[in-house]
Amino acid sequence: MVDIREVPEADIDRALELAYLVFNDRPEKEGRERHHALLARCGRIGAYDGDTLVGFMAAHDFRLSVPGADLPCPGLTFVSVAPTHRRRGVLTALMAEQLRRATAAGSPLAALWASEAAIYGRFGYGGATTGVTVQIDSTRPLPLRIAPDRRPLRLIAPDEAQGVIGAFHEAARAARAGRPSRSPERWSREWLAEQAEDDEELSPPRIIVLGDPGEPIAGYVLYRTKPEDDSGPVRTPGLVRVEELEADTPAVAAALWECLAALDLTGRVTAWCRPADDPLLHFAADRDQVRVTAQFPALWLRLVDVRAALTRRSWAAPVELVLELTDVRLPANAGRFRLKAGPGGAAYEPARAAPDLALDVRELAACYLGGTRVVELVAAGLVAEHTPGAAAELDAALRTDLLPHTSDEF
Ligand SMILES: CC(=O)SCCNC(=O)CCNC(=O)[C@H](O)C(C)(C)COP(=O)(O)OP(=O)(O)OC[C@H]1O[C@@H](n2cnc3c(N)ncnc32)[C@H](O)[C@@H]1OP(=O)(O)O
Repeated sequence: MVDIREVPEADIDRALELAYLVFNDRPEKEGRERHHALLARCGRIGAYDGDTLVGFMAAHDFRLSVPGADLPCPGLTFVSVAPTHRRRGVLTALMAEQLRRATAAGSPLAALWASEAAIYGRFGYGGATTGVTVQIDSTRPLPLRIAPDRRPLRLIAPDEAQGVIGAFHEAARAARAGRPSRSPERWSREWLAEQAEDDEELSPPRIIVLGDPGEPIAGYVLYRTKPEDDSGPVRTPGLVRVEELEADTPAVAAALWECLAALDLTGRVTAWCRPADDPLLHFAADRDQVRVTAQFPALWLRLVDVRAALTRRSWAAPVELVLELTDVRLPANAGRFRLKAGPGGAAYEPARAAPDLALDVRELAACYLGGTRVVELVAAGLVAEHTPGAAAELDAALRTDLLPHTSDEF
């Protein structure tokens, strides 16, 4: 029988050993120190078999941008169960404790990035944002259907970058739902770290901003490069890996993409997680040159307190519906509720009337940020529509101008 309890700071190294074991990882000293410092700042839950740590989960103290608000949202990470204790309910017990803590702390949401998409639905998590991988063949110029912004481009040193792009990133976070807050530590230890965590061949981060001197910037790109490899039988051209690109206008985005595609001694640009509505996919003149090579659920979201989550976001259109909600992990969310929402605010109260829609909390989580349409889940047989048109009505109210998106993997 395992005991679920707080992992004291003195056990962080044991938690890391367990994580490296299950993730088949062996970081260098610097990486270990970075992980140690990260876990010291996180909430930590352990599963102990006697004195042995056999399960672990950490939670960042994040806020998440949702339509019209920024809500507390623990970000789960380092979820690890020892190979000797698999499939005996250890993760299930850690998740129950995490949900208990999030409820006690008044966090309406919780979020994570999944190592495998099959794991977290059973705990009420739904894929709430979509990422697409974009590959540009940059062995030739990038033709565009719009005129790029011709204001100057400027390189920024990584140690100055947070001061220059931090506020821009924060504004972009508010404009698109689904983005976790980024602490100064995460900026410096992850996004602006000299060494990319997943690939030691990549260059330090390069940051290019666009804007007139003395004026606020109008956009930025953060990227890393890898030199061409001609050691094998097939020459691999130099790579530009885009970590983040944010722009005020399509013309600014066009200038930044054009600049990336024109970097000397490189022949491919890869952006591993862009929004599905990235303007590049429309203004690129040759979509054979700019390809979407993958699409995946990125941020998984849990509505911990459904009422708080629904009443604290903004709504695009009026809606009044009775929802029949199931939630086996958090029964306080289950039951029949009337949602009455609109641009003026929202109410969500217990109801007796027949339901218009019946769904599980994981489906509501998938739709909450406006990234998945309820009508699609009706078509997939996952949501029951008892009143014709109810799903479309809820979609119109949940809708956001920009699709929710984040590439902030944690
Ligand atoms: C947010 C993050 O950190 S993502 C990282 C997740 N961690 C990893 O991938 C590291 C390697 N894997 C592990 O450490 C473990 O196998 C874990 C954490 C994925 C699962 O831990 P376990 O203690 O074995 O899970 P537990 O026994 O509670 O299983 C709960 C249910 O999930 C299912 N499940 C567990 N892992 C998986 C999986 N990888 N794929 C599909 N289903 C799974 C179980 O079959 C079980 O199903 P049931 O409720 O129908 O019986």
